[in-house]
Amino acid sequence: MKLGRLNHIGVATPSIEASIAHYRDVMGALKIHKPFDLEAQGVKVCFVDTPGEGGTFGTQIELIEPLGTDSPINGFLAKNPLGGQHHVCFEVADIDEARKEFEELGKRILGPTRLGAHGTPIFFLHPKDMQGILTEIMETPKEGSHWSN
Ligand SMILES: CC[C@H](C(=O)O)C(=O)SCCNC(=O)CCNC(=O)[C@H](O)C(C)(C)COP(=O)(O)OP(=O)(O)OC[C@H]1O[C@@H](n2cnc3c(N)ncnc32)[C@H](O)[C@@H]1OP(=O)(O)O
Ligand SMILES: [Co+2]
Repeated sequence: MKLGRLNHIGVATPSIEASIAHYRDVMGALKIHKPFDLEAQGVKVCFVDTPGEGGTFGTQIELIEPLGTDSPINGFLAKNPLGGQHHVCFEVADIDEARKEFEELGKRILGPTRLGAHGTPIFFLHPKDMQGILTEIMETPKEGSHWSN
């Protein structure tokens, strides 16, 4: 396994609108993308860009609000009504290879590999097997991947 870029930090929120106001007015975020629904994943999503060195592209805050009664983040928000840090997402070169490696390590993988909010394949690893952190693994976008839409 080769740990790749920290693609985003997932932050659960009861209200993406209120969180957008926070990142815009309190945190001075320069680029907040348009929210969009990701029905297949049971969340509404909004990306907030954070700058890297010298103003380059850093990483993103991924705001997620429950979509529907069976959203996977309903349980988290029931325990954390204000919302909070929900998961981290690291990039890997090849999602299928990564999945196999984590399986061989005996880490519980939550559900199938599927297309995430960036339109690239992702899967999740159970927090109890990952030092208490719900960990999302995402394939670095590449041309012509067999996963492309
Ligand atoms: C994919 C689209 C987008 C993207 O980036 O592309 C996203 O990231 S969408 C993000 C939302 N989707 C998911 O989170 C899918 C994976 N998550 C799950 O399958 C569940 O949330 C799960 C299994 C992690 C937790 O399920 P639930 O909330 O029902 O709680 P449990 O009682 O089953 O939890 C068991 C145990 O884990 C602790 N827990 C739960 N959530 C987290 C968390 N986010 N971080 C750390 N620990 C977590 C929970 O407290 C329980 O521990 P216990 O000691 O037993 O209380
Ligand atoms: Co995510």
